[in-house]
Amino acid sequence: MTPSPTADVTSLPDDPFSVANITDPYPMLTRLRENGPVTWLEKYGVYAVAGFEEVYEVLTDFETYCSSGGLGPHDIREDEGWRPPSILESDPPTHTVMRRALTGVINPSTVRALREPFTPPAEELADELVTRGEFDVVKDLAEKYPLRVFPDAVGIPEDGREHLLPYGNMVFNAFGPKNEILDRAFANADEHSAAIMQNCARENLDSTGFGARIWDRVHDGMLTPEQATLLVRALLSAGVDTTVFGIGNTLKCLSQSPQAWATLRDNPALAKFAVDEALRLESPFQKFHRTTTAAGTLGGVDIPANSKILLLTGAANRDPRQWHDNADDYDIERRASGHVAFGMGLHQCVGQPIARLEMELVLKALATRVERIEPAGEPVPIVHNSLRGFESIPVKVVPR
Ligand SMILES: O=C(O)c1ccc(-c2ccccn2)cc1
Repeated sequence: MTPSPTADVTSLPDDPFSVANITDPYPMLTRLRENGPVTWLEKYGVYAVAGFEEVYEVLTDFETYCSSGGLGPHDIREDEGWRPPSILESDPPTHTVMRRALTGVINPSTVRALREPFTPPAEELADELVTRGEFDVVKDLAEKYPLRVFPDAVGIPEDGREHLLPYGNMVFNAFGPKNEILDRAFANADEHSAAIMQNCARENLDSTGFGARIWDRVHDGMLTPEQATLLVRALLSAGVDTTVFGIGNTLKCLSQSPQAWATLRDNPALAKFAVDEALRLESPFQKFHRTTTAAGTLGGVDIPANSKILLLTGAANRDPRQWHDNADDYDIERRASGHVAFGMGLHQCVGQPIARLEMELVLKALATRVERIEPAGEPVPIVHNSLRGFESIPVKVVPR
């Protein structure tokens, strides 16, 4: 049970998991950042951290702020979680061998080989959408492209792929409190979980994919079959929703900034910078928790052991003390690398090179075909406990 706050921490009534604050998070995040390094949230019994410096400190000090308590507000060690803990909910030494196995399979050199198979689907989708002239970035592109390329890269069967997005929705909503949002995500939990776990079995994985490469580590004794199963599950949990939101959020920012699109169109090599600035400004992975392993202080505030820390990465990535010149503006010229949209430290996103490749290819396929892109209606935010993204982003494009 999370201990009550020490005297010197201030409280705010803000609820980061309310529909209003999920729909429009940034005013609340600014209040939390300006309130001080740590804010006690009475409703959830957690210490909210919104400044870049403090979020960075928590992410890089995995001994004081551990992951084995789970990424939600409730300590998963107190009772059976909804599924066996994964690499994400582990600390060294358990974490070490799984991370080593995963980075042996997914790394910049193995991902370079994906550029060739990942390119045609991006170009085909771009051709189709530019011809249409008006489309929904989310439904017609962001949700389609990752599902065209990523499941094949993992090597799962064709059938059952309709469970990937709903399963990812469960995984990421489970990083928030038990609320209506989470209950909706878990409506058909057993069906989605069974389908996903079926695809983690060695016999169902294509011999050329990342899944089979993970199982190779069982044959050489590095991993147990249970660890291999959960690592394939990790790829299927993490590899779709986040890139769907990454693609959607990037195009949302670009569609709202004609100058940025013109700059990218005239120099598609800037795709990486356009992506990093969008991930900074509209971080798909907005918030999650760590658990303190000992009493300590953060930003001068005393925090008891076994406390849940709510990391607001979406707020940290807009901290004016870290991002000068209008941190809330989309500026493709800003060198935004160093943001915490992919996490930082021990658990920094293993899938980062894959996600970056997907977003780069989609942007380049559009930048070489589209003269102008503009909104064709208001983007509709998704109501989600931990991810920032949109149900729909209607746009109009003019071909080059
Ligand atoms: O091991 C798992 O199941 C798992 C691993 C990683 C994630 C994740 C979280 C945030 C951003 C990207 N990936 C989710 C689940």
